[in-house]
Amino acid sequence: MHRQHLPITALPAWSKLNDVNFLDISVQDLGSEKGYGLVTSRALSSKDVFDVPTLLIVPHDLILGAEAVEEHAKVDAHFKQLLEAFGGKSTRGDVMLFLLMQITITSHADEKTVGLSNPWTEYVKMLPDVIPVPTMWSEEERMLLVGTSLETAVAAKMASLLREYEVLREVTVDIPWCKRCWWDNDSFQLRDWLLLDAWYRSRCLELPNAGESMIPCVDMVNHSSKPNSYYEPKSEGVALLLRPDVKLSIGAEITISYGTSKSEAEMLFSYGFIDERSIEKGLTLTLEPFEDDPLGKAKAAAFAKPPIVRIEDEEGGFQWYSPFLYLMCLNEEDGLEFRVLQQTDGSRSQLKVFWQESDVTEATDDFESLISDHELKDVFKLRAVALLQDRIRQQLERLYESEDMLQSLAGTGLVAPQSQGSALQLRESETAILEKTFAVIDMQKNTLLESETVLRYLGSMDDEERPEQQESNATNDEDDFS
Ligand SMILES: C[S@@+](CC[C@H](N)C(=O)[O-])C[C@H]1O[C@@H](n2cnc3c(N)ncnc32)[C@H](O)[C@@H]1O
Repeated sequence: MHRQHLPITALPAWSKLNDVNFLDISVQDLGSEKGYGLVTSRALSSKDVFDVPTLLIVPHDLILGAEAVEEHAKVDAHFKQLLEAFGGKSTRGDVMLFLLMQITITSHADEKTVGLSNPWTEYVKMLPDVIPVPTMWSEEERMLLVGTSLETAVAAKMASLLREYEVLREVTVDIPWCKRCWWDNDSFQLRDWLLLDAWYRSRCLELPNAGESMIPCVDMVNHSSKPNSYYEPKSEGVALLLRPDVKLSIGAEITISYGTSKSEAEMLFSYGFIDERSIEKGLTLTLEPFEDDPLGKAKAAAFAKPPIVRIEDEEGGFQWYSPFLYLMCLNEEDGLEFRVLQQTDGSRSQLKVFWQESDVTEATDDFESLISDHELKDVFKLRAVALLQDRIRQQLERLYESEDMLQSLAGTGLVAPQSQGSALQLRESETAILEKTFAVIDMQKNTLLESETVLRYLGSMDDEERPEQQESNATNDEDDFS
């Protein structure tokens, strides 16, 4: 969409007009990968003071969240129509529609027949066109993520954004103003939807009592793992405050924390950069039931959460958490059973999960505890550990194998240095995490292989297999002989 733009130097006038109060700080183009940021316009200190300095106050009525969207629909008939056609699914979706309405207004400013202008209509003119999140990367840049935990996550997100865009088109193509402003001249492109998603993902904050919200001006603050400020709702609006015991010289950058528990992949996915000093080392891999598992589909359906394994760096080394892995490695002969129960009204059926004859439908994510008093628990654990080791081996192979492709893309001009830098950092970090976790799992596997239960179980399997093996050996002999 050909939306209008305003330079960031227009922000002070916009703030004055909308009662946003900047106190001893101002917005600046930092001229680096960070984009805009807030900096002090005089030295500030919160050392030995009773009241920490307030840096910014944004009135409540400017905050864009679920409630604001609902209120705006009461006064903007076009937006109401849009919300009725495609809204009501999530705060994210509704806020994105609100932002879409604003860029539509600014793209058709000469007509003045679409939407109702409000402070956000002008504010979005100052927001950047490019956000370095992978959903806005080129295809070649996304190839740099092959083998990382973001490979499937970004592909899934792209597919879901494309689906949203296509459905949005389908449900609005017959609304006259949407048809005229977006679809007749193809001015609303997938790229616009990707940008709105990236704005939301990289700029929304969590506010107590209000939930996910976008706060103009506060969304100009960059991240640091050692932040000097924080935000907090106050009676007069959302305030940005200096942290206690902080001393800043003139021109120092104001920073907040975007979260202390986000992994490098999560930071890159949501914000388009990796904080080098990130303390949270870890990653998430997806799991899929075996194709030949007759219970595979039922397991996936009964497990209410995403089937993943989470690897985290803890004090004693890397640890893994995966409730699905335990469910994944159990079979009917172990005592796992699925039953489809007919509802009393006969209309619907419900999938029920049983373990050792007990209904555990509500506890499918707790199989680690459910197996803990089973005599074969070490055997089940060994299966889980072996499965995980395979999954990690597979991921590492994909990382190693894609190195050549990476080399061929580097320096071709098809990948931006920032995307390349972030992708390389992620690859390096995840390779190290996976290699270390592989070693940890190897030790866990060896310990389990020494367990008496496991030895007895494997011994009994050998006995059962021996006649078959003898038969197959005989067949092989015959084959060789012939
Ligand atoms: C909430 S906005 C902050 C304002 C933003 N810099 C701008 O130009 O509008 C978040 C975005 O700022 C950038 N950013 C924030 N902190 C950063 C950091 N420590 N290093 C690199 N980029 C950062 C990232 O592009 C991120 O998606």
